Amino acid sequence: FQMPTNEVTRLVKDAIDVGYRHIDCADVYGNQKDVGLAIEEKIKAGAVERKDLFITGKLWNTKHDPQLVCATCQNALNELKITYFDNYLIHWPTGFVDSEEKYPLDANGQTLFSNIDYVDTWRALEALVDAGLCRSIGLSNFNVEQIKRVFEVARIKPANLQIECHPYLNQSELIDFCRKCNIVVTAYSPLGSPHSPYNKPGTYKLLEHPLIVDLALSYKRAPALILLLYQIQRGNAVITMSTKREHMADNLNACSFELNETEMKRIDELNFNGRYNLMENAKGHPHHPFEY
Ligand SMILES: NC(=O)C1=CN([C@@H]2O[C@H](COP(=O)(O)OP(=O)(O)OC[C@H]3O[C@@H](n4cnc5c(N)ncnc54)[C@H](OP(=O)(O)O)[C@@H]3O)[C@@H](O)[C@H]2O)C=CC1
Ligand SMILES: O=C1CO[C@H](CO)[C@@H](O)[C@@H]1O
Repeated sequence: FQMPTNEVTRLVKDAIDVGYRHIDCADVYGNQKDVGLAIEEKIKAGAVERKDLFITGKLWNTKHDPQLVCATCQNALNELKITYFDNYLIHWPTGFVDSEEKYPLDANGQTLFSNIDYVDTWRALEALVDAGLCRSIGLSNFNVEQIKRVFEVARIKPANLQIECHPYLNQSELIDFCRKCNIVVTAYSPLGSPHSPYNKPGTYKLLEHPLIVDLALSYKRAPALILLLYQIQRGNAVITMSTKREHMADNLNACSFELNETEMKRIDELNFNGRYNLMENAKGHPHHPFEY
């Protein structure tokens, strides 16, 4: 997400070279063909085998119609030059009308919502597992009630929930719920999306918060590593991204030290329900997952 368009292939190759194996993709990022070139090159060069990679894909809001799901997933696989996803998610619970535009609009500039129920979309994802196109399936940006609805109908239970998660939005309740349901949580924007326009003046960027900086100094590590380790010690998978090879390499050192219980608690207490990813284009959608 948000990698400079003409650098995606090089950056994904760098990531594989420095040791990353989970590649988080989505139709809406618009760069799967370039990610696919990197995967193909690295496999051909013998740097990595397909089975060692964990590739996540996400179905975008305009393709929730069960009739469209299989072709959409197959198209993403073709772009990525792979034959299966390790993990495939419904990106948001909010369906839009089918369109080649990511955000189809009416004449007044309002997003055109569809009335497709994500529960029906879920059944189409189950068929992808049956067909061997996905090894596991899951959800992204769903709230507790929405996950419960999926669980009620699911023949194949969601294996994963990908959500925004960092100390300003620690997601404790949602994570506790997922633990009980055996759902692995993946934390996105773990560094607080430092380039997001939602970093408000008057609020510290997470990487610059005095507590995070103090901990970083005391452990002689970069602030980013404190934020990544915070997720790992909570038992979450964590995905970040970088356009800099040195950041990529350094971030992999997040497991080289340990935060104690008091430090974890102090980080947890930074929570104020501070979201960076509001999905404002779906404001007013009956399935919008959160209030703001
Ligand atoms: N399911 C969903 O709806 C969503 C999923 N995601 C996924 O999560 C990923 C990460 O989320 P994102 O919002 O980018 O947020 P992050 O919080 O991971 O922030 C990424 C930014 O952090 C900077 N950074 C990385 N490492 C370091 C470091 N060691 N020191 C200082 N700065 C660093 C990078 O800048 P630099 O290039 O300078 O290193 C980059 O701009 C996305 O790429 C996407 O795959 C994201 C949003 C929504
Ligand atoms: O993953 C994400 C980043 O890109 C999208 C915006 O274009 C977001 O909606 C989404 O949550």
